[in-house]
Amino acid sequence: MCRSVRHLRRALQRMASHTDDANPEALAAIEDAGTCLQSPSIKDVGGCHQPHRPSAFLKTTEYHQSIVTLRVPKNPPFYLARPHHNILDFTDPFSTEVKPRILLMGLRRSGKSSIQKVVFHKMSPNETLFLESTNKICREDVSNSSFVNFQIWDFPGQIDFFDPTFDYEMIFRGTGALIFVIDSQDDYMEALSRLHLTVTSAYKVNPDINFEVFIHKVDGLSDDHKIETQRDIHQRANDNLADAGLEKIHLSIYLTSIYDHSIFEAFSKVVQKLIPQLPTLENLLNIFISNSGIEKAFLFDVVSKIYIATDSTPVDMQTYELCCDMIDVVIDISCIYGLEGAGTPYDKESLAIIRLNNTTVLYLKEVTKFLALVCFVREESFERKGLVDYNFHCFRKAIQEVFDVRVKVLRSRKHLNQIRNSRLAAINGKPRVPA
Ligand SMILES: Nc1nc2c(ncn2[C@@H]2O[C@H](COP(=O)(O)OP(=O)(O)OP(=O)(O)O)[C@@H](O)[C@H]2O)c(=O)[nH]1
Repeated sequence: MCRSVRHLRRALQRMASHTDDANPEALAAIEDAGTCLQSPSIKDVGGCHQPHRPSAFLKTTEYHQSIVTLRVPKNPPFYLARPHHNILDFTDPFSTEVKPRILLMGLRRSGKSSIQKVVFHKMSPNETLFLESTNKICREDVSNSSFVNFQIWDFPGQIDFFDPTFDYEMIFRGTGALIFVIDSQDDYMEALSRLHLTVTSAYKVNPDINFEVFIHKVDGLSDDHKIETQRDIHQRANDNLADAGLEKIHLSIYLTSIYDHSIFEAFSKVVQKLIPQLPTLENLLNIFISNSGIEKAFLFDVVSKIYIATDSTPVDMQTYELCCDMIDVVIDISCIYGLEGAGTPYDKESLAIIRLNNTTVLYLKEVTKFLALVCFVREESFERKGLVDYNFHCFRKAIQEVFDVRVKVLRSRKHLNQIRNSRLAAINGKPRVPA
């Protein structure tokens, strides 16, 4: 067994420990998928099996002096299309499952609703100027796929933790991440004391919450000012925690703005921490890139442009932005040139190759109805496209296996709950007849 497969096995076991289930069948299947990945040294590249070999390229467009090759899909309506058979459908079959909660908190007009609207509703940043102030808690389900599956709660600016009608214990108990938004263009002293009160109250109820601080609206700051503000806020927030004897609380700090990709990148990191399968997905991506001569690979949620996993090489903002732009180009071109009334902009046929003029190739391929793999490949490595395609096929299969483990765990939990409930009903409802 090669080292990477052993890593994957270990990663899967880690994931299984999160889900209380080490499924030997799925483990074996993942191992198969891992060993299937071919190394670039294999000579038989031309004859390599290509499961989705493009047969008809319908559209060619110029982009950054490069060639975009798109397959325009032929299936009905857009993102909200119902699952097709033979497309991997990762929508959650168990609606009763408790979804992790992400809370958006912060002072009034700090930008909470704008963040939610821009990231999850595709609102253009300028339109947020007309958003009205939120005066009650707004809850929203984000269930794009099994991996991106949570609830967002947008809070009004000023919550009174001491108001008896505000049951903050109940709210914090089911929370996975608390995002506290600070307006960097405003005086942030009040925001800092509010942050402290919020974090300490939440920590007392649920010490497992991830505390995420968005230093927001940084588009209005110079680069030096951004760094200085970040350092100052981090220092003061940590000092306040240390004074309260709570230095063990970790605050993750991000510089964000809705006017660039920083808000998507920050949200990606927040969401990734809530995906128990993350180590497995990362290992799969590592195996995939190292066997295919790929420089960098991202697994994207196409609807929100959140990346749910990437390989272990560092992420730089420009690379991430290019990937987001590529997704937009693919969807836009499909919308404009797809056959009228007969095509979704994104489906299992979706595939795009963009050759940049710096000998880099961008490669996008559908993984599931909502997920896409976007890779950076050197031109010389991309000459072995058959190999990349074949390894992609193995990667896709392995993702399906990871998903299957999750489905099995949920199914068995649901079954156990049913048994437990019917036993309780039998005990409470029907009087026991003495033997
Ligand atoms: N410059 C800049 N302005 C932003 C940014 N994000 C939000 N805004 C603006 O900030 C203002 C307040 O945004 P909201 O989203 O309504 O703020 P909120 O925190 O939800 O406010 P409440 O509902 O009152 O708590 C709006 O005019 C937005 O256009 C950003 O990244 N940069």
